[in-house]
Amino acid sequence: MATSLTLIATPCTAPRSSSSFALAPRLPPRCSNATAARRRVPVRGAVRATTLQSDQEPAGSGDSGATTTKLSAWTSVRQERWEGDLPIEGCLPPWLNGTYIRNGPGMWDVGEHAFHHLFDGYATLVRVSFRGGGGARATGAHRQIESEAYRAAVARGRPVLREFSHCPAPAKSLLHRVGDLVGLVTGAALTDNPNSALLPLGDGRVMCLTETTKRSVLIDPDTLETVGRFRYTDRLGGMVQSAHPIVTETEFLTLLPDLVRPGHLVVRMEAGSNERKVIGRVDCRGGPSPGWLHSFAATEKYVVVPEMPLRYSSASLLASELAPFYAFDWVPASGSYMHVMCKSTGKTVASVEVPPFMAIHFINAYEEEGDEAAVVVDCCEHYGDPAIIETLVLSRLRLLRGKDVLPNARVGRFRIPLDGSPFGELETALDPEEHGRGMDMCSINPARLGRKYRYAYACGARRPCNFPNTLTKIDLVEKKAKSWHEEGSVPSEPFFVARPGATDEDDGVVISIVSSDDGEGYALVLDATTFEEIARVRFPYGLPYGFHGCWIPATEE
Ligand SMILES: CC1=C(/C=C/C(C)=C/C=C/C(C)=C/C=C/C=C(C)/C=C/C=O)C(C)(C)CCC1
Ligand SMILES: [Fe+2]
Repeated sequence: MATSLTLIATPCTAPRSSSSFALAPRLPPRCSNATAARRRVPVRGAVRATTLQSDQEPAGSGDSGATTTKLSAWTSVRQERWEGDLPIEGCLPPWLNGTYIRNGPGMWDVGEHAFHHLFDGYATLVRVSFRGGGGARATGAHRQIESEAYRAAVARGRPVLREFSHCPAPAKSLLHRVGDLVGLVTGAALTDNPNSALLPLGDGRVMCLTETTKRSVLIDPDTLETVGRFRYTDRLGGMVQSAHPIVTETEFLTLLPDLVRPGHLVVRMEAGSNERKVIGRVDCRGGPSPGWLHSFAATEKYVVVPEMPLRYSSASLLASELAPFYAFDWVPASGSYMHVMCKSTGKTVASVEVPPFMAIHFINAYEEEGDEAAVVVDCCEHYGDPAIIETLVLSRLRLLRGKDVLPNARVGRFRIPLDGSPFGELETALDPEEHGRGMDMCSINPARLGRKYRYAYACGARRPCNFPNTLTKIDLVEKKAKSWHEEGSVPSEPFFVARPGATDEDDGVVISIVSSDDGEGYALVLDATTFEEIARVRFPYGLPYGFHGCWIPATEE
């Protein structure tokens, strides 16, 4: 295990967090970068959006049972943009030089309209740039992504396009109704709000996307400005895509669900190119449409295509009406399957039935060789129950704090045999009590992508809670977890950043943006080995919850 002594530094100011594996206190090192005193940073270049709730006390009740909370996680960001210096508490590792950016749904209110579901919010980027070592410094920023959906909503004072849980009212005139129909059939009526992933492509461009194929955007990682549209030069159609393409320095792999002839196209785009090429196609085994595919997994040789019983509702998409699960139907009788496609030949080498599952985020996959060759696939698995979707309704997040209503989740481990057997296995990778019977929003060391690995980082639960409220480091070999928790705080996805030159899998830091109970917000830096806090950098005010992050290393000066 890694023992990077330069990295393991206890905070220069007393940590208010706790760790289930707390080590004996160590003396804080002399740290020239600690800026213990919090200072307000002036708002620069702020453009106030029409109806934000910045000064309102948001609805909700704290863990303590109080009727109000200042928690910013579930309220709209207070202005369109901000940037400035961030005070550092603790010690940044000297090697931490680069930019962490996080994407997520930060604006749920426009005009008189308040969105219903977490996934609806207009995309907000948050940036923290670190310069570690002696002259350590941190700067930060947040900014709205200028998608068509966002610009139209701000201009009209209401959402105009279909979002996850919102369908615009049908047009009144016959002529406009025909227009609506065309929009539905072509997909033009769907949102392009890119609040899901944030992908540094191998060629330096940074892409943000959602699950509609309508439009993905490119952003400037320094200013967070929306600099343009990512235009594919191929003619692959389709309305939806995975929100989590798998991106390496050389390629971009993704899946395009086919809602007409249920199946998936597995496609690849080389770094520097805008043209996706089809590797192969997988037909669905259940019906009537493909299972929802937010993310997927890949090994070095194979792409794994999941097919779960929460399926796209073509009727909902075409009629602009909500299905039982918004854009999806829960069809347990249709079965659950996993398909494995060879990346080099495009041939499906395994297609197995598996126990019922419900997974939004896949963690990693790898190949097991030998007599019992198989593909092992890990995911955040919700015990085959789609209830997590309803858990993420904003009113539940705001009003049920401290109530134990977060559905159970586990690390689900699939074993897909490559010998032609018709069935695959699904097991629980470690005792879910280790992470509080809740887990999602995961990351790994990217150097282990598609390979055998040991550690996963995720949000876990300290119950009672209505949403994951811990950061957890899961050791899949020892089957143990360490956790970080702060009473009343909501941390976002723990993102692993490796120390340059590291060889141990957990030699690095984990970054998360935390909204605390008192309305404040900060980027938290944990030592990935010990899972102890080493620094936090404070934003001038708390930020809304966000989903996924990325890391862009600083270029040599
Ligand atoms: C799928 C279609 C649409 C949009 C889908 C969107 C925007 C999906 C977004 C999914 C996200 C952000 C998932 C995040 C999951 C977080 C979890 C599980 C956290 C768990 C914590 O415990 C429409 C555009 C609505 C229509 C076409 C189809
Ligand atoms: Fe996601």
